[in-house]
Amino acid sequence: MGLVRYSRWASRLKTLNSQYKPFLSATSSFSSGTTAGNENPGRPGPPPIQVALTESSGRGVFATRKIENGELIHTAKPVLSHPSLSTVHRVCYFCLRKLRNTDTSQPQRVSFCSDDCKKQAKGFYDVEMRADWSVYDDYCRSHGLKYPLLVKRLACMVMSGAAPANLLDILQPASLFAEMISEMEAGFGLLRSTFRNSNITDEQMSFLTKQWYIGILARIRINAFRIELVGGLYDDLLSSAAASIDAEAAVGNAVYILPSFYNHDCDPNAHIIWIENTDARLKALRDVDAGEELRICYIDASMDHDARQSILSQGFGFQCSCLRCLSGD
Ligand SMILES: C[S@@+](CC[C@H](N)C(=O)[O-])C[C@H]1O[C@@H](n2cnc3c(N)ncnc32)[C@H](O)[C@@H]1O
Repeated sequence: MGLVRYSRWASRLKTLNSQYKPFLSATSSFSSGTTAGNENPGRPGPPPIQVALTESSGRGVFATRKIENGELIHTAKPVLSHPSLSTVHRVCYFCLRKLRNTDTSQPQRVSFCSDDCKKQAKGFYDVEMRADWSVYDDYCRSHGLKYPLLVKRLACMVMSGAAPANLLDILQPASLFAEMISEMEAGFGLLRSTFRNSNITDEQMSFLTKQWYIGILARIRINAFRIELVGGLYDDLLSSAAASIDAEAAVGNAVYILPSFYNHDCDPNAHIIWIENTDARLKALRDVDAGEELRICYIDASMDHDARQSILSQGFGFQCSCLRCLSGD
């Protein structure tokens, strides 16, 4: 496949980086999984990948050299994350690491696993603490919605100057149906009224338009990752086994920039995993040749053909035509 370098992507990322260096260097960096061939082993080299246009799936991620089965391709930190409402008092409010000791005397308070997470959370937490989120959280809980929590966090980050309002513009937005938009409008109204009731001024909220809110949700919808930790506390082994039966294994959701460019395949050659917090690892599932596209599986690959097609079409808006789907498996 002839690769077209996606230079618009690269220059956009460069602009974001130079405009917003402190934020990007703190929370959105990626690093190579290997130092092989790197003249300075103290500093990881760039990951062995490039983002380029595919023939039929928009942008995708391609190997720039042979990558071996099991190799760590790169790591990534989220630009945005939020715990699930059901786990919010059991995980770090910043990195979603499971907490060893939860403060049962103050069940309403959120906690951080370290001073570093507490410091990084200042980018949203100082603004968030000024408002009463009970109505907004109830709206999310009663409608089974998780993504408005990510929008709320991004809005707080923008207000405190920790992120630009266009942080997610680089990501592909989902196509939305009319009924999705009207549900989003309800969330938008609640978010604005929550901020207004906490004396946030119209000037501070100037970016928070209906169009912004819907645009962010449209991007989060197809780019957010559901975070399931595979490591963590030894004591959690049994509870996570029980949780996966209850479909409660996720500790939250997060948005990354580079991992969002990976396209889907029902028989993927790469996967993304989280060991103990939102730090993501992209790993090869088999040997990958230089120039080959790296694809991850967005869904549970054990589902049958029709179930996979239906989820991908309703959730992500595309018909999967990977080799596995074409073979009818
Ligand atoms: C997370 S984004 C992946 C990056 C995206 N291609 C881009 O240009 O930003 C997911 C979107 O990519 C496209 N996509 C991903 N995998 C695909 C596939 N197997 N077939 C067709 N389109 C795919 C769909 O438009 C999907 O909604």
